[in-house]
Amino acid sequence: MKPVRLAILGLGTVGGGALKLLQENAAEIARRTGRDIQITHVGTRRPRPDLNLDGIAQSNDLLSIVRQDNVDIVIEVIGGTSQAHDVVLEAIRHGKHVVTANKALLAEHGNELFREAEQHNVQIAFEAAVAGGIPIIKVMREGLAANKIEWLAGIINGTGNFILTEMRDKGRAFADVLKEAQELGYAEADPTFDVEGIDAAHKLTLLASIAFGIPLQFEKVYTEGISKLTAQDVNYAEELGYRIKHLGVARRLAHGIELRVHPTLIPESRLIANVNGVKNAVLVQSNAVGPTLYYGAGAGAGPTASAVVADVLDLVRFISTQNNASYVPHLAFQPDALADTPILAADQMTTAYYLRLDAEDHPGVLAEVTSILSRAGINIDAILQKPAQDQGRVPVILLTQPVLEAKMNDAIAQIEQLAAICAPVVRIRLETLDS
Ligand SMILES: NC(=O)c1ccc[n+]([C@@H]2O[C@H](COP(=O)([O-])OP(=O)(O)OC[C@H]3O[C@@H](n4cnc5c(N)ncnc54)[C@H](O)[C@@H]3O)[C@@H](O)[C@H]2O)c1
Ligand SMILES: N[C@@H](CCO)C(=O)O
Ligand code: NA
Repeated sequence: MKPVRLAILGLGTVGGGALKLLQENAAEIARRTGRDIQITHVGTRRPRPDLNLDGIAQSNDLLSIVRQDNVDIVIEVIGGTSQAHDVVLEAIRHGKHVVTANKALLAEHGNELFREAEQHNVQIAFEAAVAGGIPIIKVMREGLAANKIEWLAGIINGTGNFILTEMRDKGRAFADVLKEAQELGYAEADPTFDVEGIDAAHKLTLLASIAFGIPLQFEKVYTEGISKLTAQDVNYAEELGYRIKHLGVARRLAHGIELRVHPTLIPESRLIANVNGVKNAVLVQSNAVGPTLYYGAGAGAGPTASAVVADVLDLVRFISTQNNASYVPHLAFQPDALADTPILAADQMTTAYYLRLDAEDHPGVLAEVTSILSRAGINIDAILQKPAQDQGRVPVILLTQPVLEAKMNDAIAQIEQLAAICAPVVRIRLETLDS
């Protein structure tokens, strides 16, 4: 049989990593697929003398590459949503299968691209787009296919988790750790995507669709990043027995679906609370198997290449059998069976909260605060009052039970009106992640 031919578009962290891995593990890969794999083209703007590109055509004309006859699979690892969109669409229209690590592209244009791929009988594989080297897409699309998935919660941005870990464990400054994450190849081209939760929201969009069988709806994800977290809140959370992690949460409720990305207090005894550095983890609650947890490197050349190359192998098998009917649909459910379940607005979501109040130190303040919460029907789980600080002001920390966000917004507005409350209330969501 003739070899399966690949074009790799973009020779950065992921593209370079995928090329090296395909070359290094070629013999082992051939034993798995029974087919030779040949890289015929790379799309690159710069020479990469550190890579072995012998016999591979190099060009920066990506559209021309994807139109070539001697290309069966296009690996898109240039990133972004503009040129990547045009190139992937062109590849599909020329009958090429696509492997991509680009969660931004799929979260924002996946509905269109998957539809187009289905019309042209080609596949778009995207394991590398979520949680790097963890095979979470395979797990959700195939391994858990017998289940009704109830919710999932994940640490799905490696850069963010690396920053939070280094700041907590070593007291390093935010900007300094971010710079290191960039040097290590973890960060997005625009690192605000990592620190403001946008990258996690892209990934959550994909996970939610393959969990619940809904169209991709990135614009409806409630998104908060880690840039406003303070060491003070991390420390108070720890005193109360919690770790703060940046989580993506997708939860199916009777009246709609919660899609949210935000810093979250998690009980320190949970495995996921102890996932550190560039590692990611995804906890999935399903109705037959119960909770399952997936852990591994969420970013970096090797782990991401592992996912890209695994997708290539899947597509090689697909090409070898040409059995379209046996392939799992892009979003795991039949395209005509996607549900139009509403995505809940932020104020219709329900979570527990950590609240930090900056209060004047005199009798009765706490009573006023607790009476506002009690009138709103919000139960308090724990209170921590710290010794007076500057100008006699005391930090008061409250942990609440789960409450509708609209109610919490109302209660916080009333608390902020109190004369003895000196600054806006800090709020961080809390998840016990009970199954
Ligand atoms: N780095 C990671 O750990 C990681 C993990 C998972 C997914 N991803 C995703 O993978 C994709 C690539 O990320 P990366 O970290 O490898 O980025 P990168 O910046 O290291 O690599 C992108 C490469 O593409 C090249 N490129 C861009 N436009 C081009 C063009 N028109 N022609 C030729 N070359 C072009 C750039 O010059 C660069 O070398 C992104 O979508 C990213 O979100 C990255
Ligand atoms: N910038 C991303 C890359 C992996 O998707 C992260 O740090 O998780
Ligand atoms: Na993955």
